[in-house]
Amino acid sequence: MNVLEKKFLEQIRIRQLVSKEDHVLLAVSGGSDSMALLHLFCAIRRAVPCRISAVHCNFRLRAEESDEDERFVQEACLALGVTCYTVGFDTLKMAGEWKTSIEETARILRYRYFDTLLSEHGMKVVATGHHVNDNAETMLFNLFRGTSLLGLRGIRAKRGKIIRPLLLVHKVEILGYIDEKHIAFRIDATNFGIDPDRNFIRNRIIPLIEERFSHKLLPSLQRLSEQAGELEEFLELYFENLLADKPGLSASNGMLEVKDLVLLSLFEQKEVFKRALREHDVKCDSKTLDQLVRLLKTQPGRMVRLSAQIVVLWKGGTLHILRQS
Ligand SMILES: Nc1ncnc2c1ncn2[C@@H]1O[C@H](COP(=O)(O)OP(=O)(O)OP(=O)(O)O)[C@@H](O)[C@H]1O
Repeated sequence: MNVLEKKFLEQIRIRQLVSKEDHVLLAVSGGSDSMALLHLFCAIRRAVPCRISAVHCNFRLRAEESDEDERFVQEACLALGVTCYTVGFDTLKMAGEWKTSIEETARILRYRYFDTLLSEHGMKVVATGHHVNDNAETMLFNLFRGTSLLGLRGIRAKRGKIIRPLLLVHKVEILGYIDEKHIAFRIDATNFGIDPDRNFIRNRIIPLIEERFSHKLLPSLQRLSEQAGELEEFLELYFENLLADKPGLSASNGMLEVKDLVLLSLFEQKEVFKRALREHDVKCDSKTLDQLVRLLKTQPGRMVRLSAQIVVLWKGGTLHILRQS
C-alpha cells in the first residue's frame, strides 16, 4: 500500500466510515477526485472487505461530452470489476421547473438517485470524493454569504448515509496519486453547473491567499473545520444533558419556563430557543434570536412573530410557541 492508501484506510478506520460487511456506493463523476476514490477503495478492499458499487449521473449539460463521461466511468468500473449504475437527467428542464440553479438542481437530482439506489440494493453508504480543498471552498462560501460559528465546520466526513473518506486529503495528494498510478480521468473544461461564486473562490481567492500567506490557508481552515465539528459534538451532548436536567427548557409541550431561561448565559438562551423552534420546523436567524432574547427581558404579554404561522408569546411565567392557522 502506498502513503495515500494507508492514510485513506486510516481515515476510514478512525472515523468508522465503513464496516466490514457494508455495501458502499461510490459516487463517480469521472473527475480526478472521484476516480481516485474509486481506485483507493479497490486498493483497500482486502483490508476492509466491504462490497463496492459505483454510480454515475449524466446531467446532460455538455452534449456529447456528458455521454463520453458516462461511458468513461462505465468502462473504468468494468476494468476494475465494479458494478456501475448510471442514470440520465434533463437537468436544465428540471432547473427551470424547480427554479433552482443548475448546481443545486444537479445536487438534488443526484442525492435523490443515490437514495433510490441505496434502498433498492440494500446499500449502507454513499462515498463522495470531497477533499480538503472542497471543504475550504465551502467554508469560505458560507463565510462570505453569512454563517454561524457552526457553519464553519464545513463539509462533514459523515452525514447520514454520506461518507467523505478523502476529507483530510489535499488536492495535490490526489493528483500525485493519479499520476503515480496512471489513473485516467475526465476534465470538465466548461465548469458548466458550478456556481460562479464557488468558481471565483476556487480559482481566484484561494490561490491568491495561498500564495500570499505561504500556503497556510488550507491547513488553517481544516483545523477550524475540525474544531467547529468538535464544538458541535460537545454542544449536542451539553444541551442534551441540560434539557434532561431542566425539562422546562425542552419545549416538548410548546412551552419554555422563563425562570429557567433567565438563569442561562446569552449563548445558552439562544441555543435553547434554536432547539425549541427546530422542533416546530422553524429555522431562525441571528436577528430573530436577538429578538427572542430581548423578549425575555421585556414585559410579560409581549410576543414575537417568527413567521406567518408561528409566534412566541410570554404569558404567565412561560414562553408559549404558538402555531396560528
Ligand atoms: N455526475 C456525477 N455522478 C456521480 N457522482 C458525482 C457526479 N458529480 C459529482 N459527484 C460526486 O460529488 C463529488 C463532488 O462533486 P464535484 O462537483 O465537486 O466533483 P467534480 O469536480 O465533478 O468531480 P471530482 O470530484 O470527481 O473531481 C464528486 O467527487 C463525486 O463523488
